[in-house]
Amino acid sequence: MINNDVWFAVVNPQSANGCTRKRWPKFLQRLEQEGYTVDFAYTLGPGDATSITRRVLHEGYTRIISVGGDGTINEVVNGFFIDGCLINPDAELALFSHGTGGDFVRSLSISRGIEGFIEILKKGRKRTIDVGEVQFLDDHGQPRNRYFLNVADIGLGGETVNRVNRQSKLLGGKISFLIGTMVSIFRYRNKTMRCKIDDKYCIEGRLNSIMVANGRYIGGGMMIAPNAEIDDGLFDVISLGDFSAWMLLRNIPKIYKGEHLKIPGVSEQRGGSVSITTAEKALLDIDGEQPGQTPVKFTIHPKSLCIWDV
Ligand SMILES: Nc1ncnc2c1ncn2[C@@H]1O[C@H](COP(=O)(O)OP(=O)(O)OP(=O)(O)O)[C@@H](O)[C@H]1O
Repeated sequence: MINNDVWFAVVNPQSANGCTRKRWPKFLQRLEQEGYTVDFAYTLGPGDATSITRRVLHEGYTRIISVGGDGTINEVVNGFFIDGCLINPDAELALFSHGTGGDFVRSLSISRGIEGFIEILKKGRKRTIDVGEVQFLDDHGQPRNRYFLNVADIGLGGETVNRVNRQSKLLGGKISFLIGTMVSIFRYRNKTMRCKIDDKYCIEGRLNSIMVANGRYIGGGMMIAPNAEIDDGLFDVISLGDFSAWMLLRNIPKIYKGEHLKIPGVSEQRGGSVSITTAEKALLDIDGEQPGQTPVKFTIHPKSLCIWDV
């Protein structure tokens, strides 16, 4: 029987360009100095954070820490579910943000660094938040599903993430994403999309992308969905119209500040279920990972995951 006070940390040693591997032993020492008992495992590769989380939840751990960036948070959250259900509805997640981008925690105002994380544990404030689910086709055309906390998108974002994840992030999340975005903007061709929100056709035509947001930020700090709330039971659906590369580039500063919603061609809508189909293949991006393509269907699971917040 595992004591409820024991935490289990799922540590991605490769996150933050490999810095997490060097720093984790010191972080663990600090947590132990503060009186916390923390068991942990390093992930061995993509997908491992999901398997580890599932295994330890089945073993009886109820308090999980994700140590890494947005990709690690996403994999850990997926480990909370099996066959469409939470493994343990009483399980809780604490986020030790140690990646390059760290977009999801921006929506929570969680500060970076071990001292900020210890403060969260000491305060002990918990919050139950919405979880998004997306059904999509993988690269072999097989139907898959995945859960997410932050933002998923179809279009330019998928192509950009595909490119950024193949290059080094040594310059930091924001700059790497900016460079990847620039190259993608010039190579990407807008796609004909149809988007249904809560079973009504809402957006149709040639579009750059559609973002389905629970959190507010993508790409190392772009405030793409400035009005999104992580516990309102709804996605914020932001679409970017048939923009040219130059028009997008001109507006990137506005997107970073969340001031893009009034630009003609940008729309903001809300709903709990979102389906997107495209005339040609369009890539899906979920929390900075690129697992597949259209057609996609998003469903929100209101207030279904307990996280530790500031
Ligand atoms: N041992 C490992 N070796 C290589 N890659 C790994 C390993 N463990 C996990 N990964 C992969 O590392 C990728 C990046 O992780 P993560 O997103 O947490 O860090 P990051 O890219 O530094 O942060 P952010 O996404 O916030 O910019 C994930 O896709 C994950 O699947």
